[in-house]
Amino acid sequence: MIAQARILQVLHLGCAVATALTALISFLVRCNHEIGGETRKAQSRHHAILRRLFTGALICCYVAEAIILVTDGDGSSALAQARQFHLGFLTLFWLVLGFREKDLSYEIRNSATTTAVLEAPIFTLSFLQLHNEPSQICQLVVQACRLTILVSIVIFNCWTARAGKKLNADYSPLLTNGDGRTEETSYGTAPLRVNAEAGDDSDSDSDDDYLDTTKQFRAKQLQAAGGWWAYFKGFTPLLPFLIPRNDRKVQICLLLNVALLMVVRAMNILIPRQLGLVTDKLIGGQGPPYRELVIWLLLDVLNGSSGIGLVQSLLKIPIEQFSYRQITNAAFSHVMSLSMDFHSERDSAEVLKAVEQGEALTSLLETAVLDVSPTLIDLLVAFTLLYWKFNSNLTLVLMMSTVSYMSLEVLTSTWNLDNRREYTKAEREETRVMYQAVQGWQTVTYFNMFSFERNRIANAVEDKLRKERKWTRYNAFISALMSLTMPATLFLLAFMVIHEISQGRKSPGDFVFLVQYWRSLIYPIKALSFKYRWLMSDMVGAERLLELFQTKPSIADREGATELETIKGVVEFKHVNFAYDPRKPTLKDISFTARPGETVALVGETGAGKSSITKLLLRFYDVTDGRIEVDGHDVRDVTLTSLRSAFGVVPQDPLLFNASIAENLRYAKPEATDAELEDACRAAAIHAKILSFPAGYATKVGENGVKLSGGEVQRLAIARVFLRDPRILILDEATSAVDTNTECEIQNALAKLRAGRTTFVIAHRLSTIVNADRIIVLHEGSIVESGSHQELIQRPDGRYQGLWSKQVAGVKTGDLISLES
Ligand SMILES: Nc1ncnc2c1ncn2[C@@H]1O[C@H](COP(=O)(O)OP(=O)(O)OP(=O)(O)O)[C@@H](O)[C@H]1O
Repeated sequence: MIAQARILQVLHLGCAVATALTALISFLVRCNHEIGGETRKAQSRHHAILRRLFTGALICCYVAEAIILVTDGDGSSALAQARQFHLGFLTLFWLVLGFREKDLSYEIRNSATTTAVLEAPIFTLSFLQLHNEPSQICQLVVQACRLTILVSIVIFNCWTARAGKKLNADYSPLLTNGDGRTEETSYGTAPLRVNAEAGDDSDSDSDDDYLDTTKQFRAKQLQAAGGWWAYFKGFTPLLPFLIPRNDRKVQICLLLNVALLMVVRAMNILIPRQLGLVTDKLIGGQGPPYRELVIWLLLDVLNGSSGIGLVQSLLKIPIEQFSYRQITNAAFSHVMSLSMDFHSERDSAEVLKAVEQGEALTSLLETAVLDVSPTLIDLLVAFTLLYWKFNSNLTLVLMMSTVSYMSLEVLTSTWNLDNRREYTKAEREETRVMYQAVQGWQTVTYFNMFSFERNRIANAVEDKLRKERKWTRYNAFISALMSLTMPATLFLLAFMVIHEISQGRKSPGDFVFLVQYWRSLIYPIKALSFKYRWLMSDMVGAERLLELFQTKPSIADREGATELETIKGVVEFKHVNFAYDPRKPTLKDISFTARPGETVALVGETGAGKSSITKLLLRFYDVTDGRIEVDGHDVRDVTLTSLRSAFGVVPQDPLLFNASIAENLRYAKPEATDAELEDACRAAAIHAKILSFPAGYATKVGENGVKLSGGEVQRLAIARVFLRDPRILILDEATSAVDTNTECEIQNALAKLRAGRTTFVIAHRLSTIVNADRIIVLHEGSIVESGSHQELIQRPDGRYQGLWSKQVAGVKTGDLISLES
């Protein structure tokens, strides 16, 4: 019997709390649907009247049972108190929820379901305890009616929701496809690609576009997949970097930290209890409570930053570092794995800043495991303790204030999210402007644009500060608003305990306990709301990183791609068509074969498509149509690594790292010996020059090789290719920056290097390719002529012949164009 009464008591309390929580969660979910662009459906008058009728009937049932309870006379037992709480709370609850103008059918349906589920066992247990007393029979009848009404409310709201959905489907928005799905199927996937396909040539890499795109993504995502839950779920790709699945050390630190959290929880109760004991002993005149005071001191010190707090801080270090390491390494690898279309569209400074901003998420694991879950436990303990030590009214006050505090926090944080997003964007812009100016220092100097750049940076800094101020100011107001609720709650609780003491039901020690315990009680509530606010900010910061993670490389290894083993070097283009933009073809029906050891020169006016052919060879892009084969393997069927290691490239503008000459050379072959480096440099006609530098091979080349001349940079790039010793060479204007003598030396060296290797040469100066086995002349993306130098210059009115004549004429008129002797 006592057990049944206990269960009933728990059910009564649980029913009220669970209903309130369900309503709160449903409200938040709905709220965020609205932020995501979904509006609450207008409710018909007919439905609104019915809804109010149902609610009215339900409230009548609660009031009726409350009257029965009061007339019954047994108001002091724990069960009666729990019933009072249940009935009082739910009457208020349904009054607030059921008569609002706003359509709250979603919240009502969910809350009614929870209430019905918990009231059903209350009814069953009450029925089992039936003694044929009139009050009991009345109570059961009322409870049965209430259950019926609750079930009707659920059914009614389900039906109205379905009717609403049908209406929505009939008027599906333009954003959605016929089947109701939005056009973007996944959050953050290559928006540029979508735009390109849609024929939209807007410059999507601008930050304004980003902000709009992110907002649109968020809105569509929220609309398509179910509110903030979908938004949070969108971050799941980042979870593997935050969860230490295989890291034993981090797992152990996490476990120990959780265990210590439990100890702290126990301490949070023991310390105020100890102070309560001290007070009671003092008031009770049982002598000075020195022993109790010393125990309190020990407990307090043990619980503070010099005890458990210190161990916790030390244990947190590996946890924080784990996430940072994971996210940073993964973001770097991912960005580096993205294809050329991504890198040519995006600003590198902005991408780096996005990675940096995303690192804020590294505290997610710590926040979730070590902050949020323990504070939830703290709250549950607090509710139980207050109920056990005082009474249900105190618990109710605490619950209500927690719920209001958290609801307020969630809503106010949401208001500030866009400000945070603006601030994050301004931060990236500031980095971008600064990076551009520093990187382009030479250009800035040539044009004497220092004051222009200073203004630009000053504007970017000011803009960032303005947005930061707005966000921080809002945050301060939110905190102020939140802080108001807490003293009010303490006042109410203290008021109620004092009342209990004045009635002789509680001792002054209980008051001391409450005041002391308040510290430990307020902390989890405040921490929870604070963490929530920062978590939301961190997630906004990480949106761009998430977008990066979700951008898949457009060029990647196909499943089952094979390794390109040792190759002979046959390269074949078969009816290749290619376009960077579908509206403008770049290469049209390109077909040719380069046999091992052959040198194929690509010639044509600027923009004809020469470099594009080499980019396709290296698979920076995939052909739109046709195929490219290396030794009979389609380049799309072999791994990117093995394909690219078959090539050696001397680009138009070689990039050197700000390191020594030797280090730059070893980039091509890390294990190369000094002798190998020297051989390669001799072959590239740069060895003697390097030895003439004071530091020789240890000379630092400066950023992008600014401390070297153009010809030296180019010869170092050639030396790197010698070191790499590839089967296929791509020389893009490889000798454009050298004088005639050096050019001759390089040409001789290249002739040696070319032996037995397939070589593609792109040259504007035709003198450098007169010995090529085949010259392919391109015009507007098509091959217009092909043959040897001799064959081509003999074609009257041929395009090559025309180019050749112009260059020869250029030399005759004193132009700097050089011809091979
Ligand atoms: N990443 C890109 N995105 C869009 N269009 C591009 C891109 N790269 C090149 N193009 C365009 O493709 C065409 C061919 O360019 P490509 O660089 O292949 O010409 P090229 O013959 O090598 O010219 P140059 O001799 O001046 O280097 C040009 O019209 C160019 O504007």
